Amino acid sequence: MSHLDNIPSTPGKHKPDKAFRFHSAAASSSLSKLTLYSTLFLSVLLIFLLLLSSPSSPPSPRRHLSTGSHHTPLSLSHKLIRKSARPRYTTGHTVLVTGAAGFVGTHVSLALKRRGDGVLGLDNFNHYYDPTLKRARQKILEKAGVFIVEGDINDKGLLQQLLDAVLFTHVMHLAAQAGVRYAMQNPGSYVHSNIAGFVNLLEVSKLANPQPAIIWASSSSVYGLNSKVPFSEKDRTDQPASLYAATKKAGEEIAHTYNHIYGLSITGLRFFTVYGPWGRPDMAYFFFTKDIMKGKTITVYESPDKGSVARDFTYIDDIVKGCLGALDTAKKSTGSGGKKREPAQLRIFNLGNTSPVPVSRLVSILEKILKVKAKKKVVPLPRNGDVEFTHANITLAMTELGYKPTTDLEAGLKKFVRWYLSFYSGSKKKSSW
Ligand SMILES: O=C(O)[C@H]1O[C@H](OP(=O)(O)OP(=O)(O)OC[C@H]2O[C@@H](n3ccc(=O)[nH]c3=O)[C@H](O)[C@@H]2O)[C@H](O)[C@@H](O)[C@H]1O
Repeated sequence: MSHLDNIPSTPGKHKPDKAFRFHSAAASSSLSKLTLYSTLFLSVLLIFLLLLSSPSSPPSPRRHLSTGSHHTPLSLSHKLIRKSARPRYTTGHTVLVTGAAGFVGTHVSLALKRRGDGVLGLDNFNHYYDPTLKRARQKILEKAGVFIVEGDINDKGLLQQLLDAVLFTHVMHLAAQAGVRYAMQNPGSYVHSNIAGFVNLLEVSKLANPQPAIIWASSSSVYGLNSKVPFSEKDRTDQPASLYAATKKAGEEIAHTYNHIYGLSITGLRFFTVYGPWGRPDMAYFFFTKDIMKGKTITVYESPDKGSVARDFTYIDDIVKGCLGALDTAKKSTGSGGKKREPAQLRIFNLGNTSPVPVSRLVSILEKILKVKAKKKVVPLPRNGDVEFTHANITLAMTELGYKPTTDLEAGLKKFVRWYLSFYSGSKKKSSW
């Protein structure tokens, strides 16, 4: 995978003029000649200075924009950015989607674009999981007219440049370091993306005029060791079981601060184990499929009482509807230029499926769809950040966002497996959306 930063606009190829010769020995060193030479010398000097200060001199770092797929000069990037972000209708939204090449980011970007909103993507295409999958998603987005700027949410200059170039009505912030168990291997990446990156985004957003409304991905993991089921937004979330959960919980508190001080309208969405076509290879349903097909043994966790660990698996299309519902009901931010005028909206919603399924059942559904018996090793749930179960109460999202999940795990996994087989069979053309 080549890392394709764009080329800065070519610096002006200024050749200094030949040295100006002054023949002092000339018998004809008349005053008029001296004046002529002096004038010419000064003119050349002036032109030289003008050229040095002209726009063709090397650009400042703030003018670099990477398109991710090819070298694109700045002027062209700006054109693509504006085109991508332009809504089809005057009533449409203008949305910056961070993490646009990610699983949820791609689905949400497409849904917004298809209904006529303007969408600009931002993604750093990191290598947490196979970036070729992210590039494949990017291609689908490009076909639909969604342009992805390649960059990191920690790059303040880049974010400022994007918010200067386009007046975004909303930011759908889905860029994050995901994965519960990986937090033990690489804790710094969680702090970098989920805390520092989020703060950076809010810092830039608070200064925008008008400020965009922010909708962002929190996580079911914030419920941590909470044992009151189903999990309600009112329940305690101060016992995270993983650093991932702790950074998402920190995000919720940070959101409160920026809402309180700067008037940013912020909506956090607690996603419950989202799965589906074009999903994340680091998630159990995804690598179980791969390993079952290869005849490799899968490790299935069980709780200390020998019960199965369970998840409120939520199908991607339902999550997308929840995200769009959150965006459509988000009120405007109330600040401008870093100053709050009046209290702004601050919300948090569970987006789950309300029917937890044991992991053992997930495995038997996959066995049925794949028509392959899994080789299983059942082990006690290790202390790796995983919690025993999740179960969402979605009453609030139903009432406020019109959220209503409709896909059960079996139906959703069928769609996932169909996509998986076509995507990895080499006939990538078939893996349509
Ligand atoms: O809702 C969330 O907020 C999170 O959802 C997702 O986390 P999880 O719910 O943990 O999903 P996932 O890893 O697929 O494990 C599923 C089940 O398989 C069990 N599991 C896992 C691995 C294994 O080898 N064996 C096993 O039994 C495991 O114990 C678990 O019970 C996102 O990854 C995360 O980014 C975040 O968004």
